[in-house]
Amino acid sequence: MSTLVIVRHGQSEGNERNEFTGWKNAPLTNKGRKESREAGERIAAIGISFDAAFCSGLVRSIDTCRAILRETQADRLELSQTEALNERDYGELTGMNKDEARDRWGSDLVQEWRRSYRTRPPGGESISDTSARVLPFLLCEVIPLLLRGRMILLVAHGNSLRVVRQAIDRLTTEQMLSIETPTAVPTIYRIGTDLTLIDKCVLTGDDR
Ligand SMILES: O=C(O)[C@H](O)COP(=O)(O)O
Repeated sequence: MSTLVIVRHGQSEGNERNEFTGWKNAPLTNKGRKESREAGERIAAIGISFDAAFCSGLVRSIDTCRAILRETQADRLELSQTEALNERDYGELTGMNKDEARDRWGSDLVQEWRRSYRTRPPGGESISDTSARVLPFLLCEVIPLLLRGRMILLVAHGNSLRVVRQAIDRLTTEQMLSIETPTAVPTIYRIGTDLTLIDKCVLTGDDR
């Protein structure tokens, strides 16, 4: 049996300002750093010790991953950073306040850009584009470790994790588009070496 722990990064300055963050390299806020540490504490409390750790190339993901590895006594583990796990690129919306975007283009069009599968925001990626880079990464880098019974940490972003969760939870596209992953709340998947999902639990803190 293998273990895959997926975590969305802790709160970033972009999240705090309700901005489209995408590929903007927004750092964690103090709250984001605290909830990342607490996520690591909860993972450590159930005795998980990681064999591999993956994160995106964005600092909010890297720093969340490092905080979790510190709390689980795995801070010497080499981080595998990959742009394949980066948040979807929001193009011209990057850095724009979401309410301002709704005022400018209308709520319906902004929602279409945020939560449709194939529609791209101006100059950005669709969720389908994001899937086209996340899935090959999962197949080439993560699945081989799951087949060998490893304990894996994967820290990424709200939209790139949609693709990961669709693959692991076998979600339809509609289900995948509807999930919202809170910041720094670990989901623990126990997976058989035949890749069947054995069980899943979400480590929410008492106050979340
Ligand atoms: O990149 C961002 O702004 C967020 O992480 C995801 O934003 P969304 O939930 O509006 O897609």
